[in-house]
Amino acid sequence: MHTPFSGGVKISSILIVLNLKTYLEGTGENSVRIAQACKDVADDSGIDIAVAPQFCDIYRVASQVDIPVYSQHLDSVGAGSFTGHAFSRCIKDAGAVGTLINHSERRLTLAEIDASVQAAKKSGLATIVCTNNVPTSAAAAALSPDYVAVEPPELIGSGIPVSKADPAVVTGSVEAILKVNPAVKVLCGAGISKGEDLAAALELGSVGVLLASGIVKAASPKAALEDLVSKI
Ligand SMILES: O=C[C@H](O)COP(=O)(O)O
Repeated sequence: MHTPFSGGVKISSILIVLNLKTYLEGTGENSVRIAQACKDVADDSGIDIAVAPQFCDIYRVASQVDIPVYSQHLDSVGAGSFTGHAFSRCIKDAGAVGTLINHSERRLTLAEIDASVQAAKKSGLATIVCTNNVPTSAAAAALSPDYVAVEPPELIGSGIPVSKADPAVVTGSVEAILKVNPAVKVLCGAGISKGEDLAAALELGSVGVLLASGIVKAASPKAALEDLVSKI
């Protein structure tokens, strides 16, 4: 199941990235608990599952659970006179192996996305650039991240899977990215929660999914994760 490393970071044939957003209030132990559920399901299924907690929980999760941890955002600043930024070297030192960039809930300019991809690469972090449609997917691919994750914003948190509601944005992104930079892998997200959603996402040409609410807000995140991988 596992394929070789890219820039020091393992790139799997199928990847599930669980974004915890700010759903878990109060205690980092909740992030650890969900990360452990991801780890258990990854071990049982053989599918790589990564988790993207809040910045302040990266160290706690990475040091307590043997799972790939992604940052939810990263700024392109280097060491210096910058305040309130997510510095790539500190994110890496905290234990992250990669980062989301330009999530729909944390948009950047194209120039900032480019600079963030470069900063992440320089620090040895895998990069997932989020996009909202086919043209932005093509633009993101030109910046050579490891992954582009296409997510129609209107479906995020809706419970309506992109693989059913807007399959063309996934197939269109796959096709456009292949033309621009075939080395870039495609994830899709928004409304994904069930095994049939992941299976459909793979059939559309993506190599995995970026998801959040369907797992994090489930009564049993572990049971929801087990269902997610059940059709593979
Ligand atoms: O980062 C995750 C995406 O925004 C999808 O969120 P969702 O699974 O809650 O729709």
